[in-house]
Amino acid sequence: MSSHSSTARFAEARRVAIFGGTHGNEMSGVTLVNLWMKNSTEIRRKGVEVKPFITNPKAVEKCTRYVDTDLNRAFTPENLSTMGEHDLPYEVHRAQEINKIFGPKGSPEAYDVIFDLHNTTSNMGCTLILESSKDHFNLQMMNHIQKAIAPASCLVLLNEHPLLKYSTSRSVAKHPVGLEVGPQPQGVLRSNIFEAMRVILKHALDFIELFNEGMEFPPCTVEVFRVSERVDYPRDANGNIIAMVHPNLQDCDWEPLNPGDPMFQTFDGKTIHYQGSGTVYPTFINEAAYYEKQQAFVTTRRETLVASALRKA
Ligand SMILES: CC(=O)N[C@@H](CC(=O)O)C(=O)O
Ligand SMILES: [Zn+2]
Repeated sequence: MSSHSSTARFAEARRVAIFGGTHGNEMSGVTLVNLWMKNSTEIRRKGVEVKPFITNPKAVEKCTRYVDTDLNRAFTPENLSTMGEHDLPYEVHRAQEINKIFGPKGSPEAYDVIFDLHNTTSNMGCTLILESSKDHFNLQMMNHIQKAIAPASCLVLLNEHPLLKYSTSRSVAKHPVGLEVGPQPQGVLRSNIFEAMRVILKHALDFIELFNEGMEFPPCTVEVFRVSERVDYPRDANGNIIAMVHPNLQDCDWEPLNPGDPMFQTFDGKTIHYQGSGTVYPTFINEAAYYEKQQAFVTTRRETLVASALRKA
């Protein structure tokens, strides 16, 4: 094996989309995208087409996460290839339309970058979500954003778990980037969360412009939190929840959780402790949308990835 570092080369990123309303009750993305569809001055960059797009207009209209099924789980090969336009769930049909406009997923014609804007009820702060540890373009983008917003911070959640990874709207692009900012209740706009999201996007678009202009990005390291396990609420035999997130864990996204630490509190006041084998970093703690997904939080492990030097081809 050769050990010399090489430069990753990608074509210019000419087509970029910003998705809002993949979940119709996550108001920062919905509001920003609607704003930018009216006036795109802020998202315009030299040599790039930046398209703001509401992905689930029916869910936005109803201010609900989805109408028939979760759009951010719908971009499976089966869904994208199935026929029978009329009896399909709304979001499956919509996924096919989105795949036609911004994809096809996995093809050379697909959009270069899709930013998908989400809010969480969890106390996660600014989080960028990646789906691959091998996408050096995205890793360099993470590094650029983190340096640009310092001393504010923005963590990177990496979901390439074989079972817990899902088929997102942004996965249609060559370089998918999720942006998750919280805490913000569903259907609510908070100015701090809105502005934080806006700033991240500004730096992300700046990165693309610099890359297209031919800037060379030296090798760097990126700290990521890799999705490890899903943890459900304790339940009775009928599937009813019998405990809440423990007060010591509530709002403590990204803080270390060690074996023996309090994790849940039953309705009669008993503490349930974390039984894992080592330190994990929980996130999406008590996310409202995840009750239906039987998930109280997800555990992650910290890891440092190396991004190779990057320059346009
Ligand atoms: C709270 C929420 O909707 N989170 C997103 C995370 C992501 O975009 O990967 C989701 O579950 O689809
Ligand atoms: Zn969402």
